[in-house]
Amino acid sequence: MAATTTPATSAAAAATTLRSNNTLRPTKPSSLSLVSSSKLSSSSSSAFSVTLRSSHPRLKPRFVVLASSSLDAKPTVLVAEKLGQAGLDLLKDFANVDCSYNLSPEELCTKISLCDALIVRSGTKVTREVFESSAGRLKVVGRAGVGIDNVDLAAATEHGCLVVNAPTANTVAAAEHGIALLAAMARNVAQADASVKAGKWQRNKYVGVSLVGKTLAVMGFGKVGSEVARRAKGLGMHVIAHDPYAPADRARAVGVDLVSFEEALATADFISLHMPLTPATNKMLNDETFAKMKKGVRIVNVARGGVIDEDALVRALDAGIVAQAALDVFTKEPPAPDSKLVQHERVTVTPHLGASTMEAQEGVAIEIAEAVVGALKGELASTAVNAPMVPAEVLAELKPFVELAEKLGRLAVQLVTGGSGVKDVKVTYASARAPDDLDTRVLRAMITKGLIEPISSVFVNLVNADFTAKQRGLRISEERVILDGSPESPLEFIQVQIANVESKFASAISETGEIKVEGRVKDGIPHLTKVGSFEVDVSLEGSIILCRQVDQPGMIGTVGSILGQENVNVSFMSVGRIAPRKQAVMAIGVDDQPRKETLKKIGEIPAIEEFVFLKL
Ligand SMILES: NC(=O)C1=CN([C@@H]2O[C@H](COP(=O)(O)OP(=O)(O)OC[C@H]3O[C@@H](n4cnc5c(N)ncnc54)[C@H](O)[C@@H]3O)[C@@H](O)[C@H]2O)C=CC1
Ligand SMILES: O=C(O)C(=O)COP(=O)(O)O
Repeated sequence: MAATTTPATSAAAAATTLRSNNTLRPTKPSSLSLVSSSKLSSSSSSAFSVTLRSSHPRLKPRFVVLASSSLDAKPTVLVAEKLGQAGLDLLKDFANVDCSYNLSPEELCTKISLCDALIVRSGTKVTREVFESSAGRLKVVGRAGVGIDNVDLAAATEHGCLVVNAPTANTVAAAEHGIALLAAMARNVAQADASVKAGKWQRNKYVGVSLVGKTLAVMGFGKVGSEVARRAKGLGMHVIAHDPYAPADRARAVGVDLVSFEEALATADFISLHMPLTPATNKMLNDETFAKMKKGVRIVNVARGGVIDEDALVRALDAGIVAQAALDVFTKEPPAPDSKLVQHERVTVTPHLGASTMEAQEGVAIEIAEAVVGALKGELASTAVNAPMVPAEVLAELKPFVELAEKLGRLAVQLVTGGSGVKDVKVTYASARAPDDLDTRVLRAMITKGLIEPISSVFVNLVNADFTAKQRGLRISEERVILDGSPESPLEFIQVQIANVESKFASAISETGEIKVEGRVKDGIPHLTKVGSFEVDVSLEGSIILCRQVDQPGMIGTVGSILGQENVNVSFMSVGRIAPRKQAVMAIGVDDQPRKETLKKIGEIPAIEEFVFLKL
């Protein structure tokens, strides 16, 4: 008989620590914590593959589950740049709020290890060092605005730290500032103002150009760009837009033609920039592209300084290609006081004021405070930047399957013999729904969490699941099985298979040689329904004892009475067998962890061939 309990160094024991008095102390939160505060291990990386990843076409992704971890004390939120009072009030209702502005990078790194969340605007660089210095405590970075180019997203993701922004509250402010700069530039308002204040009266020098009838090219037809376009049309301009990702119908609805980059450059009298700063847009306007513009073009930038090669702009201004520029943003902020660009007579500048209206700042503060508090509470965040966004209604439907997914991962990995090295995992989702009608990202993240957490000190959440799997060389492939029948439920069953490993419970190995566990949701509760080739049915609550025995009368009673004598409450019991009087696998759900002696007694029952205790 091969009696198998889980030794102290094994998977099950990794999730709990046996104290001398035999009570169990959880070493990790047992909840579905999708945002965590762990420091990642630095194991070597290897390939990660997802052979099938379905998206959800019905609904635009908007929400993401974050965390349900319970925080022992009030969390601390560091507000590193000025934030509207309404936002601060919201934060203070939930957290200790530390408003420390103008921190040096070193001061930020020192403070961050004491903070659960950080709120910044565009003036703070949230670098990899910041995440490293947080030593795993930082759970959320809130960007009180749109552009997240000042946050190292890769580092945030690697550290399981969620990044949220406030993408809507300053849209109108930025668009209005773009229009303000456009008009001010065309009529030399800033230069004329300075001249009058200097005691001059230069009416001939400051003759401007009209906007009406001129062609404005809006580069980046997103939220701000489309608001600028709408307003410019109201001024009688002919508006075209370039945006490789914007839907043509959105442009048509505003009465704007989407054109190629080349056409925009060649035909525009005015160019207004509204794309994010990305590797693709970095220095998008440069010597080469200035050369393709209409002579005398006028440029407005309220997006990001980095989208223009600033030295090239000075050259284009001096060469007369660009007649004027109006800039709210700069590659380096603040720019050097003697910057040729800033000092240029035909350049109008503002100190990154696009979002700076009373209304926008109040709105942004509320938007970001709600997102950060929500994330810390483990609620849905509508503005996650580095985690999959899944619609709330989809998540609600998937909730029991999310739990099932994590538990199947936990069970499967605990069945592996220590030292086998888990590398190849195949997940099968069986559903009567159309192949694209299932968003598996959350499920995959939770299976990954289940697979990794019991055997390591790493906390896995929705933010860092794929990264952590890749880092650990865990290849998770996904497969869809399309079933006939009613597609009412999103899923019929989930199957997790681990290949190329040995099992401490030989019956868990399927005919094809993998450890296999399969589960379903019944009445909203996850159930284990298959182990290896054996059909079982046990609800996935508490813990599970799996026994393989010779199918004979009295087995349920014998095991049940041993557990009863030891005061271990049995929640569920089921037996799956190959054939009558042959081998059977009994799955027993228990509320409490039996003592070692109790497990030993079960193992000593003559008909029992092997057994394993698994902690959920
Ligand atoms: N000056 C300020 O204070 C403010 C600046 N901003 C900046 O304005 C920019 C736009 O913000 P939103 O409209 O809210 O963002 P958004 O995400 O709604 O729009 C950006 C648009 O740029 C497009 N785009 C991406 N790559 C492109 C490319 N290579 N060429 C052309 N278009 C491209 C995208 O498809 C998208 O439609 C951001 O950089 C943001 O940081 C936003 C608010 C205030
Ligand atoms: O929202 C944005 O992208 C902005 O550029 C606004 O920046 P700010 O919050 O004013 O520093």
